[in-house]
Amino acid sequence: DSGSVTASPRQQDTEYLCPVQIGSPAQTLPLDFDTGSSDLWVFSTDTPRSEVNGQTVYDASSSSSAKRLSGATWKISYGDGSSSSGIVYLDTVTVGGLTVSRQAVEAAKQVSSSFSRDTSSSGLLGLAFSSINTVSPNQQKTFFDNAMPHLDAPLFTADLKHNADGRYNFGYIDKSAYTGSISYTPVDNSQGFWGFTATVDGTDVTGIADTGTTLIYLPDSIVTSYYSQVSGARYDSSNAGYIFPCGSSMPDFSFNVGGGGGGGGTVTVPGSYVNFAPTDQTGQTCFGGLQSDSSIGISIFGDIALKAAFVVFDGGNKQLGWAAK
Ligand SMILES: Cc1c(C=O)c(-c2nnc3c4c(C[n+]5cc6c(C)n(C)c(C)c6c(Cl)n5)n(C)c(C)c4cnn23)c(C)n1C
Repeated sequence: DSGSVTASPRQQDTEYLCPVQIGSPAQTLPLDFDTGSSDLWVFSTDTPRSEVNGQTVYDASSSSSAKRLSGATWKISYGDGSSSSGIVYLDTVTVGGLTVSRQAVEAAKQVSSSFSRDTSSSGLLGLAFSSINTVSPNQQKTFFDNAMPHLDAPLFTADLKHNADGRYNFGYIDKSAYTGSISYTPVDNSQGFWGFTATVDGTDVTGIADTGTTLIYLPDSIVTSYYSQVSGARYDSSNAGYIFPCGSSMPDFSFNVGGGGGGGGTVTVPGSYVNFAPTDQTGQTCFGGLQSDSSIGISIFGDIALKAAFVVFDGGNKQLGWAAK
């Protein structure tokens, strides 16, 4: 089996949403595919009306294939402080033509305000490792874990784009989607994430490949030295990050993966991607797409980095592949 689904950017690439079919007859919900978490949760008819703000909701009662997973609950919180929780159904889930029957679909009974405000997203589809799924008392598998045994190859690829539709493919590598060769590097999934080590300016950086995080968060030393090249750039405590004049031309940001003998491959994030967004309506000052990881405790290669590459999430061989495009 295989699957292929479009990933559409929202709000200046802050997130990417994919249409997912749930239940019988199919209910299509736009979900944020997140390689940094492992719960598939949705706005539902169980979500209080006061917390639903235009989102499409899942109605288990109108799906003939839905079965309540009795006694199961879930509760999750994310790096930006957002959170959600609820109950669990098993139902049929289809992504880009790839179907998993009896997928745990986590229906929200509570969502925090940033989810209510995000009117275009009906929830998240976790693609990290099932070891960090939050369903209790019996942990549930991710869509990818359930699909893997049926896939032509035990992998999925992420091809996110700047201000344009990209694609997630499951079970195969589309050779027309990248240029040059794919450089592979081992994955450390001990924390449940797609952890890997890259080299930035000769310094090894261990972080995670996280499609659910908008920006790049790296060690202070690397971030400080990057912004030292931008006149007028400074750390601004009120914005809790590096800002600079919006007219600045930003240097490209490169990192190497799969260093080893063959020299590995270099991913180059265009400077224009690092000029993330204005901090206010005047458009004078802009917020950087590269920020420090010092308040996080882990380095994160988020969408700003991922959309500069074609990335292979290889669950069979526990490796990450990176290619230019
Ligand atoms: C340690 C960490 C993160 C780890 O992940 C993180 C982060 N970075 N983007 C996101 C997230 C997103 C992506 N996301 C970010 C957005 C921002 C910055 N803005 C202004 C909007 C409107 C956003 C939307 Cl709609 N979507 N989503 C949907 C969720 C649930 C996120 C959770 N955390 N998160 C932050 C800000 N930090 C400090």
